[in-house]
Amino acid sequence: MIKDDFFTILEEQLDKKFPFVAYRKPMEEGKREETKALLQQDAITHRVKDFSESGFIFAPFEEQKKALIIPSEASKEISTEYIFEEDHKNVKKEEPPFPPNQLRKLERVEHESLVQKAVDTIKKGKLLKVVISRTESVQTQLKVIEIFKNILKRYNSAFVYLWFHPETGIWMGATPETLVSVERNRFKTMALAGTQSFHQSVDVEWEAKDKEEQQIVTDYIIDRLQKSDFISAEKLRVSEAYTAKAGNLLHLRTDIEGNLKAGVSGLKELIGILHPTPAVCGLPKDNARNFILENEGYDRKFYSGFLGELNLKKETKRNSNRRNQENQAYASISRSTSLFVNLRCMKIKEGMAELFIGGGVTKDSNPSLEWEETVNKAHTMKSILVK
Ligand SMILES: C=C(O[C@H]1C=CC=C(C(=O)O)[C@@H]1O)C(=O)O
Repeated sequence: MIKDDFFTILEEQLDKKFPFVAYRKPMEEGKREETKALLQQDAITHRVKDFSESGFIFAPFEEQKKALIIPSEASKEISTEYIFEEDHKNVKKEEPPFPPNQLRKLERVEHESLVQKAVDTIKKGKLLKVVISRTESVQTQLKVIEIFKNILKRYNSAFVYLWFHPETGIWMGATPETLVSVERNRFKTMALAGTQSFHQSVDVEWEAKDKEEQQIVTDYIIDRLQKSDFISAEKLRVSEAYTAKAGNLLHLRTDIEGNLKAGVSGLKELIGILHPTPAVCGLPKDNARNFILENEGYDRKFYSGFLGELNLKKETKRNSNRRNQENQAYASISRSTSLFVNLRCMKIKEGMAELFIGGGVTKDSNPSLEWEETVNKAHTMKSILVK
């Protein structure tokens, strides 16, 4: 489909107030990915019951029963190729005309004191790590579709999306974190931690505390997976930790892959183990989640929830030289799932964008550096809100 038509259809869908999602998967190693959209043909609300459904899901941080789905069978699919701008020199380097961050004095004091409370709790031995987040509201002159085009142009290695549902309003984001992807009986996930700014190169040094934190996250995920009884006895395949780019930021990442036992769906169980990840919640998971719910002082809603394709039909054609109609018989249909953690996201309403930003706190965290990190992340996100 021609890209102008694609975006016009999204605008029409938004006017009709029918649920839809437009998204592009991360473009790994020069691989091109199409931008797809799933357009629900009415305004009915569908919820996920047991993860056996097929469609695109949008789940909050808390209360899985509130997870929404745009079911494949109630929607139309369209796609286009929207080019990522390799060299977007036009991106404004200076802070856009939003209130300068120095004015956010009260937010700063509040955020730093919460980080300090988290550090104190960690030192008492109740937690190893907890992710503390906040919101920031900024104005934007751009229309929703223009903001989405900016995201598509500037983030090639992220999962980028625009979601609308009458129950949630408009959400948009560019996330670097996979929750889990499953194809046939094979699943992939990742351990993500540590943040630094990107300056020309991904060849950077990491501080010992970042490496240590990321290793703890990797070990935790491996341990939880190995203890589960729906994973095949073969060993998990675990990569070295490496630096991954996400917009103007860098993170430390380890890829983890394994197989599900034959005949087991395993998806619900995998999600139960992995969500919320240590990158958005902390360790041990339940203590960290309780600390967040008791202290953060706002509702995260869909920030640090998860979203993506659930059990979508995928047709794989077998390699065959036969050129007759029988070839069709060699096409096999499988189901594939690609879920991402809803990070670096915003909720948009009437010219205002509410940004959601957080960072991992450990025993060595410095409250003022943690504040700076959220300012840095917010700054990267704001760059898509201006022309
Ligand atoms: C929680 C966020 O980032 C997570 C993902 C990668 C690195 C993180 C960090 O360095 O703290 C965070 O855990 C966020 O951006 O809102």
